[in-house]
Amino acid sequence: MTADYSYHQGFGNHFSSEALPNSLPKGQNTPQKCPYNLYAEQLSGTAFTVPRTHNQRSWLYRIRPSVVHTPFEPTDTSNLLVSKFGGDDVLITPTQIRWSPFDLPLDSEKVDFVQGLKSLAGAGDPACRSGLAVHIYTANTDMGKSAFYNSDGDFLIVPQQGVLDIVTEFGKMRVSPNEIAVIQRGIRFSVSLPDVFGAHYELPDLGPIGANGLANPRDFLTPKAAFDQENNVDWKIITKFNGKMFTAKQSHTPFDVVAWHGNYAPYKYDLANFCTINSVSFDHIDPSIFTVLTAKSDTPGVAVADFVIFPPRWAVTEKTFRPPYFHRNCMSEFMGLIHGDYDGKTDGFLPGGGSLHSAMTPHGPDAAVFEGASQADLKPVYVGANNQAFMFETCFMLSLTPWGLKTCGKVQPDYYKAWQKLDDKFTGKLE
Ligand SMILES: O=C(O)Cc1cc(O)ccc1O
Ligand SMILES: [Fe+2]
Repeated sequence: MTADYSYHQGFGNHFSSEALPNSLPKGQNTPQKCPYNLYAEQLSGTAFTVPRTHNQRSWLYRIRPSVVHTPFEPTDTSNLLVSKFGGDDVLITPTQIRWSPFDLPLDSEKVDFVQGLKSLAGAGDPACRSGLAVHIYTANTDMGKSAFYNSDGDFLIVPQQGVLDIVTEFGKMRVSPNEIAVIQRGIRFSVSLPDVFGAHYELPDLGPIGANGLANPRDFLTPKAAFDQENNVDWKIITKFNGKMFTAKQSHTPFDVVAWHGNYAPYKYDLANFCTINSVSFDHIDPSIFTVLTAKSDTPGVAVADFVIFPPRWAVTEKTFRPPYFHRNCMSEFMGLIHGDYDGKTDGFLPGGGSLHSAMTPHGPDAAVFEGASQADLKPVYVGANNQAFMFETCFMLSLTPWGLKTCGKVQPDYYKAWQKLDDKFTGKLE
């Protein structure tokens, strides 16, 4: 595979990508013989018959079809990766939860991206194609001759520390903190160091905002075709399938796609390109204005997962309490901090940590933020040039894994104290 990274630009486009001249068949998908004697293989991201506007599939032209491997065997892994959230093995609490930064592996133990995946929370079941899961990854070594694909759903990866070099069947991507990557269901990839079930991420509608703004389509980057040729080399193909890990073996690289075309392909996006929109008069606008990507449910306007950021921006509203308001949301909110601060909290919410405010659970600014912002001189201020918090907002009620609530050891027992100093300031009187 070539050493450099090159990308196609655009969101949801039908790209054509060739690593060798004329390797993509002309005018048809399944010629009797493909150029260079490649094999044609279709990867479907949606059912064949979904409406054209939602249909996603790509055609891959590869040195061998991906079916050339030994039978899948269950993989003996830790039980820290969870995908079914209906049973007694997960924990349920409405309490506000905040996690201190998760531990990185020790230098003495080598942990790759797949070995380092641990589930924190989720809902539903990939078998029924409905739900989502939040996983934390921590890794300090590359995946070597192993490739992973998620049979259960799409991964939206948010690196917080360290660069990810991701080789995929479609080509390679380099993803740094403050960038995100989406690797859809079924696509094989390998991460060097450096899930939603049942839906794919798309750009949100813009409504009255108009034709431009928020994440602009041309800033999404999909790798250009690149391939390796390797025979008689042992490779492992690992998949998370219906919540369990399986491994198959093959004696050649899975990254042998010489050309591809279609609209089902991984991509990355630099959050610094987000065109932020907000009130320039008064009041705190709902955080849906900061939606980068949405994975829609079947109910219009309701997301399986909205991926939302809190980017650097000017705050200019007048006569307004500017930080996030107190609220109880019918949706669940999982948040993290990539770097900097978050304007809703003075301390305790740290890069590499997280928080969960479940459906209908009250939350909002901590007492110190409330005091400060209630007294603040409302000049225009720049909200943290270095700030980048993010949130997955979901209509599902999330359960927690035992690792997420207990064994990770990062849950802050005192989080509730953030609000205890919000005392009675009532200036009226009960007559
Ligand atoms: O709870 C949070 O911090 C996220 C959030 C931010 C905001 O500006 C408004 C609502 C909301 O849930
Ligand atoms: Fe919230």
